Amino acid sequence: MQIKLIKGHGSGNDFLIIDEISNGYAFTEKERADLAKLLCNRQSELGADGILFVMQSENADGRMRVFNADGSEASMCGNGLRLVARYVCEQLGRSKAVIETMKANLKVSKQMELEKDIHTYQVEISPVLFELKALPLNLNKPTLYNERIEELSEDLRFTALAVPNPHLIAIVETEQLQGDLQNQLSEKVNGPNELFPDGVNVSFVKHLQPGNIYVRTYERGVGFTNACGTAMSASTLVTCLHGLNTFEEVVNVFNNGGRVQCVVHQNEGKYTIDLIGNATYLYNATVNVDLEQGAFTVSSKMELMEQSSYEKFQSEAQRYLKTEIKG
Ligand SMILES: N[C@H](CCC[C@H](N)C(=O)O)C(=O)O
Repeated sequence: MQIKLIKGHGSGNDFLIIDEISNGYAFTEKERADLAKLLCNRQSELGADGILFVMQSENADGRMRVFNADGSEASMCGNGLRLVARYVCEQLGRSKAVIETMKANLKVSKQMELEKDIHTYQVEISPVLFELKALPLNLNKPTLYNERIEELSEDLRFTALAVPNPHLIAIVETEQLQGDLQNQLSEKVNGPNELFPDGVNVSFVKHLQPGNIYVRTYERGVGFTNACGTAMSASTLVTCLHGLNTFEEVVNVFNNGGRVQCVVHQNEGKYTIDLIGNATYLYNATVNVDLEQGAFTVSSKMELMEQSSYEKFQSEAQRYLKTEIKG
């Protein structure tokens, strides 16, 4: 089968965008999972953290389904939603839209560029759930807020929440960012385990200065990525709950792929988070896929000239990080 796609990234978290609406694709569930495993393979001519399928919606401007590189489907993807927001807004010729996701219809909008020539979008991250059954996390307590999980670590304290994909977040110091600690415990909770039967995205968060944090995430179904939008959003909320940042104010979230901004809103005990960041296209491509054989070829690939602007932006973020996180 021949498939047209766009390769893009949000803060270096890269995806293949496949528009099922305009191209008239009608993949089966198995085909979507198999396409993710095949086309996201970093040993192949493409490679990505996941695939974003853009589909028709009955009650929104479009629908996003996100499949991780291992073929698993996630309920939400913050960096990916910015790419889908750009795609749908440009298709409709509008600067705002509503995108249906697995658990909610979310508002998206084009924003003033973070830096020159960087397409910038804002997406809503919601719902935010703290009940452990929403992840799920099997512990005999209703929530986990800044507490130890002795099976994982003697001294780290974790907060668990779903936005609505599952996140386990620890606020750490620089020395805990060094070494293999995050990798070890992430592999444990994303393999066969009692605690997280569906796995979980694991983030280490370093508070840099008021209004500035650093987030590094091991993503369920992928591994370490440059950035995870839902994780950065959830981490910002956790730092607000800890009193390190302020609700309703912009927080700069630095990551290995650059920087995004998050604003946490709260009313009547409910939270929503605005995630603002780049939606950068890298190339258009057409691939010929043989899923039976588990093989594909790239029949055309056209580079889009946006990445150089983003790399300038990313290097500025990296320079700041180097001054804050030594070693
Ligand atoms: N790995 C995540 C899905 C992708 C989320 C991430 N890429 C983001 O930007 O939010 C999960 O399985 O829940």
